[in-house]
Amino acid sequence: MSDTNSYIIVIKLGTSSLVDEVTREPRIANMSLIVETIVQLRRQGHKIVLVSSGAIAFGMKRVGMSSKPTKLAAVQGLASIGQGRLIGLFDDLFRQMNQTIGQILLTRNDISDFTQYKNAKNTLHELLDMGVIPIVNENDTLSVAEIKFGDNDTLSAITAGMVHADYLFLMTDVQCLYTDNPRKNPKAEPILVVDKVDDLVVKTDTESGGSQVGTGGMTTKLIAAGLATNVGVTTIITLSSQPDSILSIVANIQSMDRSDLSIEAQTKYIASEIKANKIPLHTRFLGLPRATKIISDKRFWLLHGIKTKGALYIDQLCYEALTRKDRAGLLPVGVVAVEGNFHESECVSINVIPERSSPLSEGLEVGTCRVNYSAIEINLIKGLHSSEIETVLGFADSEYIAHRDNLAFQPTLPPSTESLFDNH
Ligand SMILES: Nc1ncnc2c1ncn2[C@@H]1O[C@H](COP(=O)(O)OP(=O)(O)O)[C@@H](O)[C@H]1O
Ligand SMILES: N[C@@H](CCC(=O)OP(=O)(O)O)C(=O)O
Repeated sequence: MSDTNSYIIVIKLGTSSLVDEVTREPRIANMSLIVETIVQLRRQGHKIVLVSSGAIAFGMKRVGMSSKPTKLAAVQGLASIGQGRLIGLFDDLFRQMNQTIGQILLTRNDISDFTQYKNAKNTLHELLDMGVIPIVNENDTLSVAEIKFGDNDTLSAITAGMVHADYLFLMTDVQCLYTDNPRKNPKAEPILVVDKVDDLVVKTDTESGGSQVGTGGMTTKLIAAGLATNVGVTTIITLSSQPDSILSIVANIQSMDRSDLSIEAQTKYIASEIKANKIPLHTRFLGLPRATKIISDKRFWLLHGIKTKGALYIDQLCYEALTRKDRAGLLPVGVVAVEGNFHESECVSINVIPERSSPLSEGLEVGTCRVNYSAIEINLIKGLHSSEIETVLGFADSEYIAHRDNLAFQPTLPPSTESLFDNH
């Protein structure tokens, strides 16, 4: 988290903001405007991380390909051609304004270990402290399904969590989130303020994705907004062709005192500011209040840095023991069921069912843990006391399935004293 008047801002640019959807030519005027805005924000004392898509589209243009190939190696090759050209163009533009940039290409593999995650975080902070603009993209040339973030909306939200950003701007080719895809439904209504992403009822048109050149459409932006707001990062969807809107939106958010305003009152106020042309149309996803939003790096990494390889089911009583103040580690006796085929040291989701006899379909996913035993081993020892582990497995590396330091729960869950199932 940053000082009072200096913010850490992550700006995500989608492919549709960087290349023309029809000609696939770089949108140089748009990129120049974004560069100018970023330099202006830097000069105001803010720290900016740019998460930029575009490598594959730039590669396609270079080799004269009109549609994205289906063969993975071909996509990887195109990303290798395009990433150099993309970063080269950014460097040319930023250099005009005497601004240094740094390139960071990531796969999930690069942060699969907590020490590596902290290294990535330290590098980002070091670059920011040096006054550099880090430009992040997925390392598409090397990434395959198992180690992919998959889309840059998610990557930008993870980056925002990693650097403890204040704001995440998802800059795209529509002005905001609508009740339906505005390309298909002209009656779609803008949504100005979102308090809880999980409660949203909108159509995001997953089947046809979004623009011709983007990945994931609005669906991945909502996933990213949920992830970022859960760790306190206020997230904004707005039009990339008006990048200077970042300045007015940040100023507007700061001028509002949220504490005593209802969502309705905030929406009314924002609508009036938009109508008066003080700020452009955008969607604002509110971050959790300051008191609840700060989670440790380890917890964020467990929850969002690594892919889960399976699932453990526990009952409500075990969940209470794991989440109370002097919380315990997860013992074999608490585990009701195991799903997936994972190894020791891998991460799995934690799901709570009301009672041990409840069907697994009633399970609510509440967090992630890093396990000390494989799926096969946990299946053998689930429901047993730790003293029985050695007899059953022939060894007992730990009395816990997961040590408490390797357990992480979503920050939005009710306190452990309240039932998770009251509202379900
Ligand atoms: N409910 C919705 N509100 C706004 N846009 C939507 C919605 N559902 C789908 N979309 C589509 O999402 C697109 C933006 O996503 P995408 O093309 O992946 O952009 P980017 O390349 O910026 O990531 C829009 O052009 C729009 O057609
Ligand atoms: N990493 C890929 C972009 C992936 C992606 O999420 O694209 P987009 O939906 O345009 O932000 C690339 O550089 O081409």
